[in-house]
Amino acid sequence: MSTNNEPMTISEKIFSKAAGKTVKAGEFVLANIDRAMTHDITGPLAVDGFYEIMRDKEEKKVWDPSKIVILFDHQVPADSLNAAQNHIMLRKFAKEQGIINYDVYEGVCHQVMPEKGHVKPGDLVVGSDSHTCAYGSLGAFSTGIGSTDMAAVFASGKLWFKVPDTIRFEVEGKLPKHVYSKDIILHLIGDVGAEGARYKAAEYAGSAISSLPMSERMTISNMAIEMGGKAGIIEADATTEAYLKERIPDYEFDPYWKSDEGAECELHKYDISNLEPQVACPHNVDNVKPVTEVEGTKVDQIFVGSCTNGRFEDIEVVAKMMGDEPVAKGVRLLIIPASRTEYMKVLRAGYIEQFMEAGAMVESPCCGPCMGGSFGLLGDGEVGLATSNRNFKGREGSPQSFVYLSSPATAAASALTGEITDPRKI
Ligand SMILES: CC(C)[C@@](O)(CC(=O)O)C(=O)O
Ligand code: SF4
Repeated sequence: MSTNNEPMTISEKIFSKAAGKTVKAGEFVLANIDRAMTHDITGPLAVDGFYEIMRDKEEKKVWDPSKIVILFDHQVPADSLNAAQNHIMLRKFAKEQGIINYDVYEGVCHQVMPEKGHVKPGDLVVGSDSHTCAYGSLGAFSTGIGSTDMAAVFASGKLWFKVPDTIRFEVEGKLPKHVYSKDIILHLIGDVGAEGARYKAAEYAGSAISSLPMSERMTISNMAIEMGGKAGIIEADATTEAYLKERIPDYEFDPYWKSDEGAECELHKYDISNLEPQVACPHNVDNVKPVTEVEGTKVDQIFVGSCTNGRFEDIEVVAKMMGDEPVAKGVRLLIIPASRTEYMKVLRAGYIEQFMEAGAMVESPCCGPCMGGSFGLLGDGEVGLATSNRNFKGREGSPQSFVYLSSPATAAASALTGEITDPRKI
């Protein structure tokens, strides 16, 4: 509750802490940042901007190196001379400043940040990547910012915000077999549209959300930006506490970090008890259809991975659905665990051997084909099915290619048949 006893949203509470005074949605604040993240694509510009800001200063030091994390994940191992140069520059900056730096082998930023314990409920986190909203799965207000804003954060540890309104999705019901959290978030995005939550803090709540394991929650928060959301918050509970106790020594759960009863929000209610597997169709993430409307579409390449669905649990769904069946003739199946930690779990479970026997390709942790800037690209006229979060024209390669988005289960079923397939039929 605020000082005048008005109910507050979790976003208003987090920004009140960060601003050092009670603030409400709609107010502009200069907020103290708890954690800042940058990576190999957007980091170099942020570093250049930082030195520009500091050009007249004797001491060119970041505000607090212990609160900044630099990762290499979009173009790893360096896939061009430019990427190699960027990595050299960022390694040098991190070393000089004493900043935490996960190098080319650790994995995708939005998997590594939570798994290494760099985020907790009530934090205000910024990352120079639009999917930084993913850490809302841990009850933080976490959002993507530009490289120049990141330069300002490096220099001052502060950033201005307009405290966002809240759009709350209350999702009830039990997920049917072969239907996952990716199907929930695709359904919500299809319902409200890619602009539906524009500049709002999305909250995801209800029995269908609270019953999800952390890996499935991360998928939902990761895609808040795909409905225009400034954040994608799932309030911390026992699941969050268990996840964080393994990663943050002396972590203590604080029930304060949730929206008060009656806090102002735009409310949307759903029951997903009869939800079908969903597919986002070219060329927009909100062009969502039930899989039954697109099944039979021939696919050339299937990508299982990314910060959206590249965790061990996602890859295990694929392994269990495929069993010892081969990848369909003429189809490329590319599997990329989202981090070294997740890769090791997949390896120890024996799934790498299973996938190699099936004729799939397994790569070291990275973004891979997700943003079409590295490897595994689609050529003219090719159709890709991916477990990632974006399918804009040309996203995974040729502007003449087509990208569909789905859950790992739909991806696995389609890898077996060579066409988009309803996982409930396997
Ligand atoms: C940096 C970019 C490639 C990104 O990772 C995130 C972004 O748009 O900021 C993406 O998935 O599009
Ligand atoms: S995996 Fe894809 S969505 Fe996630 S950070 Fe990398 S490029 Fe962006």
